[in-house]
Amino acid sequence: MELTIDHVTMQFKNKLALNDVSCTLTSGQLVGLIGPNGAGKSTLMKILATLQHPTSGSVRLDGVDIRKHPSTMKRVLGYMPQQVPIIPQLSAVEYLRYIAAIKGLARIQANDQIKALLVRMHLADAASRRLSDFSGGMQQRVGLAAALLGDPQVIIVDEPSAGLDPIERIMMRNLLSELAESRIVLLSTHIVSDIEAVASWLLLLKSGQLLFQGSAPQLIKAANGHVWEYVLPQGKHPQASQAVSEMRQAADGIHIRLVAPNAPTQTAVTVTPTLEDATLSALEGR
Ligand SMILES: Nc1ncnc2c1ncn2[C@@H]1O[C@H](COP(=O)(O)OP(=O)(O)OP(=O)(O)O)[C@@H](O)[C@H]1O
Repeated sequence: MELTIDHVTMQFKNKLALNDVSCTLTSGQLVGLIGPNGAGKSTLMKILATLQHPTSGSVRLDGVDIRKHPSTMKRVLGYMPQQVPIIPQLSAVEYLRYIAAIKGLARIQANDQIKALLVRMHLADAASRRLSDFSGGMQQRVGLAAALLGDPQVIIVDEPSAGLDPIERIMMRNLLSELAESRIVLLSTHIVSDIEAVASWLLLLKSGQLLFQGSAPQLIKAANGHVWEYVLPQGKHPQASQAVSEMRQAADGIHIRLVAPNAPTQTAVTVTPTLEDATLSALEGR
């Protein structure tokens, strides 16, 4: 499958949420959509999920315009919004049956899938408990199970690791990585380390603009020579305007790591960029 985002712009009253965004996603890719708060990630995802229409531009799934033919997308879509719309008085299994019915799954098929997904999400023991008693991370996992009902071929998940503990986050990203082997998986986050290990393709948004699309090594390569480390004597602080990616207290002073086009001090040495440094470098234009 191929999902083509073609010159998509989204203008809310006085806010340009997406500015002429174009890219193509294909099956077999886990695409990480990264960017700071307000970058336009959720807006782009809602447009792909046919919940919002762009002001201009189009989105095509295998050549079919999803605005003109939303059912083309809805038939194959698993979408998990940032706020999972749970129904607190239902148990996990009741909720998933309800979502399966909305998706038009046959009862036997639905029951089999629900059972497997609850095991996969480490929720089998909590299947009969009311969602109102679930922790944030458990509700998030129910939301992902709901999105995956019907075996969707296009999986769009908005900040899936919000509220998850470290073990759950690893479980979630391993699952999405596995699903991406034969599907389109788009996952948004502002936590770069969440996708570093799994994303084969990155989209970097800032203020509605697609600053970068490519692989993690390409983004890292672009930051080569722009990441510095130096030691500040105790009691001194880096300037607020500097793009500092790390500060670590040590016996000899504060170890500063920052992105900048040129050496910030005479003692600074260049170091190999991480994906987090490279993202900061692209976002700050340094
Ligand atoms: N319905 C709306 N009406 C007006 N402005 C909106 C609407 N939806 C989003 N925006 C604005 O568009 C911009 C992009 O918002 P969006 O929610 O897409 O960002 P995001 O990257 O998902 O942010 P976050 O990481 O905080 O969820 C923001 O400035 C937001 O306030």
